[in-house]
Amino acid sequence: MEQSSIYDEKYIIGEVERVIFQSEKTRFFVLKVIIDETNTHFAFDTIVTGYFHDITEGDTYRFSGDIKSHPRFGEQFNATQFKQELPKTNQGVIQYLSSDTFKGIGLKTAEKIVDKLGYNALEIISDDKNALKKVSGLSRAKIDMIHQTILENKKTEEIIIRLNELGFGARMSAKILRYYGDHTLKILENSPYRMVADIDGIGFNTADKIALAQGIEPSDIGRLKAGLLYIVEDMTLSTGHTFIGKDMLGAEVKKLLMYNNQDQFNDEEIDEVVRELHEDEKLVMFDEKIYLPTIFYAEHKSADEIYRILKNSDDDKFTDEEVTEQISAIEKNENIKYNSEQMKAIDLSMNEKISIITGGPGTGKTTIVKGIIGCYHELNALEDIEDYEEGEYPIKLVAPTGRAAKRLNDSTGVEASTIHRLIGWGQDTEKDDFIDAELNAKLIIIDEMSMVDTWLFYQLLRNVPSDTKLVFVGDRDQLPSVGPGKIFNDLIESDVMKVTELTKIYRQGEGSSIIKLAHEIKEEKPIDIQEKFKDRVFIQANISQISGLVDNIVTKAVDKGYDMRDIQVLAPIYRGNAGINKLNQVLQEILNPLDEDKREIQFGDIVFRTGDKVLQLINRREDNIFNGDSGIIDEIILKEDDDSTDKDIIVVDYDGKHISYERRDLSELAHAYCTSIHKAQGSEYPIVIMPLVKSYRHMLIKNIIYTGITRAKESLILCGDQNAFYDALGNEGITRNTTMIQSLHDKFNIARQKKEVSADSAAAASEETPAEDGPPEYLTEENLFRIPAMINVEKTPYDFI
Ligand SMILES: Nc1ncnc2c1ncn2[C@@H]1O[C@H](COP(=O)(O)OP(=O)(O)OP(=O)(O)O)[C@@H](O)[C@H]1O
Repeated sequence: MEQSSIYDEKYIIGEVERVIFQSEKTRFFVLKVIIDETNTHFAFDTIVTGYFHDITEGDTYRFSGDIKSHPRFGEQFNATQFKQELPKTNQGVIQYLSSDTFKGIGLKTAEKIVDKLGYNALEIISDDKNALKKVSGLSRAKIDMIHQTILENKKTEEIIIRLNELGFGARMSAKILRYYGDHTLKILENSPYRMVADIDGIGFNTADKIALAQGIEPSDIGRLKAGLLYIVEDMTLSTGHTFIGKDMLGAEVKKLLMYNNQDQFNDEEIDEVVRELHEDEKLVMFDEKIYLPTIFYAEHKSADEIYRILKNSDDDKFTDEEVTEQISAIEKNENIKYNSEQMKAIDLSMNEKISIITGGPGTGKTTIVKGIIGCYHELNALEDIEDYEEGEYPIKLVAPTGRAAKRLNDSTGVEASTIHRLIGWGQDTEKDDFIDAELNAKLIIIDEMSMVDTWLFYQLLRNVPSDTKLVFVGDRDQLPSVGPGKIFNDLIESDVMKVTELTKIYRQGEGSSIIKLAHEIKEEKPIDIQEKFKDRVFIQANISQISGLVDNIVTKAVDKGYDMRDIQVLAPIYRGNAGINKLNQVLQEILNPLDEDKREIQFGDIVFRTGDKVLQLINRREDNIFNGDSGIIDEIILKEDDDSTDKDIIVVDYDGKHISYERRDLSELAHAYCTSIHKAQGSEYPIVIMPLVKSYRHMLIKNIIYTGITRAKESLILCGDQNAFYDALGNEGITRNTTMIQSLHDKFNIARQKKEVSADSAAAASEETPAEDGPPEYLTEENLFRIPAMINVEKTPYDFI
């Protein structure tokens, strides 16, 4: 870590006359400072900018840093460090004591204090508060307050200096100090690993460096605890498993915490600490599996919720004749003849509390969703959709991404939203809130189910009213969700709810060889990828030729009138000559070349330009913009040539919704000319260009290729090494380890037993819940040290982190 000293730089000592700007969130300040002393050429006053945990107008500070030249405001002082400077003259001390720092002390009292104690008053009081007794008219409370304030300020300074010594920059120091306040030094010394959980931007490795630098032993148990938590979280997020086997965790933590090539912990110590973390509800250990509590909770509670919904009697049942009659009416209306699988899917959606429809591209999922809406609408004699107030229509359509929701909306004509939006995971929701929505829904159709992760699934289910029907729709062969779990496949395989698999392909009949290819991949049929079709082609190229080739293809497409919205390049990795970063640079020059009307802003290696197609990389719930959403840069406002702002701002247009980004938010954005296949899930494009080269190696996985090619609506251009393509088809990738199916089976076995026990009292059975019968077998003391109170107690999933 970079070490920096507070004394070896340019400095300015002066009184902050005015706080011109301050960001509550980042602690970035712009200050007008009247200079007392400096080793710069500034003479009377200047603007000082920087990240400070707190600044009080009227107080004097020592700022160190450097001079920078601002295009519009000229020279300013950019402070990287600061400390409060205690005044050294009578006048200075009077001013300080009567400033906002000392609440309730006016000019008169301040003068009296300095009269009695002199310009050294602050040091005198700091050493001995009784010195203030010499000043007439000061109450006990005021004496205590003045003394306390002086001590606190001194302490803050010490903390800042220590944080700087440990290599934290001004911005991070301000963040840490703001979070821990007076306890900062104690925490740094005794439990630096806490910072990993508490402070955004501090990872295990930083905390570990600090801990070791502070003299914490490499074999300290606190280090083991932090290492274990880090590995479980990191592996859950990076692999998508919902748990980690105990042995694997042990091996990984030993590797992580090795010091001087030596293991620091043995198996017994690791077991003991895992047990402790379990007791403390930081991790859950069950059956030799270790979980993040939120995931364990979400998996198990989801099974409870499914049970709740399924066991609730369905008042909304229709006879076979009613459903068949309705389906026939729709067939007539839509001029379509559903096949038997499709009929079954619609029928189950009408009469099952929860049903599942899975099918590859072109098998009629969207067609069926329309059929389900029509059928349910008519069978329930709903009013015309226009006659409902906003949000009152009892059929709700949702998808995990904004893009997928929009497609669903466009193809059905019924308003569709993201799941987040439906359950109110937006605006002010913090990531650890437990969402409670009152859903006014009788039928919820969830599309693109393969993208729903374990957390989102539980948050959705817990808000589904017991008398609501659910239809999960998706393609089980697509990539699993970005977040942990493989919910859609687990639901299908659990056998707990009815599933329809659509196998008949319709779009193929319309001449699409792309869909044919997708199904050949899925069914593991022999494929000649070199075979040419009017809508797809494979161009042989080596890795160094890829960017030139993509350049050629896209240039030609642009000449033919396609634009950046129509063409999507998909690649599995970021780095390298055929990686996403390189391809984005090439594509930006073709699809959005610089001209005099466009502005640019540089952020790291990336140049964002007006008109660029960009991708949002993290969820921005407050704006209803989510990871994977793409938009176009509508405007770039640079502070140096626009008087209306003191920040550089990028405005991105997401299908009509305009979102502003300041420079500090730009790490949330990337170019979207070329994206990863994961990010493209849930979207479709007229033209997809997909390079496939051996250097993608570990990402050459069957479901990645399958998901990538099924994004193409009109043309698919594969380029690269055909062996890379075939290798990928032979690689199923890592199957995610989850316990969702087991949770469902446990729950439903109990349900079955219960039915047997109370066979003669069906009504009574339906009132009971399995929990009242005692915990399932795996939740008994024998199998578990102690199940955290999470199983039957309403807590937020994040309470356990
Ligand atoms: N029973 C049917 N008879 C005739 N055409 C059908 C039938 N079912 C679906 N189709 C047609 O097949 C095409 C693909 O259907 P649809 O878009 O519903 O499939 P999908 O599974 O949603 O595809 P994707 O996942 O690619 O969006 C559409 O043109 C649709 O009209």
